[in-house]
Amino acid sequence: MLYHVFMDVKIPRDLPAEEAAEIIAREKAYSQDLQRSGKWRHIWRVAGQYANISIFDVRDNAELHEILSGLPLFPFMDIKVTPLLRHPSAVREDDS
Ligand SMILES: O=C(O)CC1=CCC(=O)O1
Repeated sequence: MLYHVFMDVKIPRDLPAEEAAEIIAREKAYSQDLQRSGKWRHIWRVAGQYANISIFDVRDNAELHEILSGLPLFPFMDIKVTPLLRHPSAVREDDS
């Protein structure tokens, strides 16, 4: 199943810079592993915001929840999930 996921990052201002940098480095490694596996298909920065829009291709809601709740930045993000399905007018075969 495909999911559109909006992640809005809100790191507290009083989090020590070294701790924040360590969490961000772990987040990058975690996300790049999932991108290489094909489960995290796309990640885009939202211009002008500390936020991203991502597309996940996972088995079901439970797998998506497991992935998102394992994000090192999970405690510091607001996340909105939109499940996607193939549009009946889509012409591209890879739009599913
Ligand atoms: O910077 C972000 O948008 C948060 C994030 C998610 C995966 C990643 O590497 O950074």
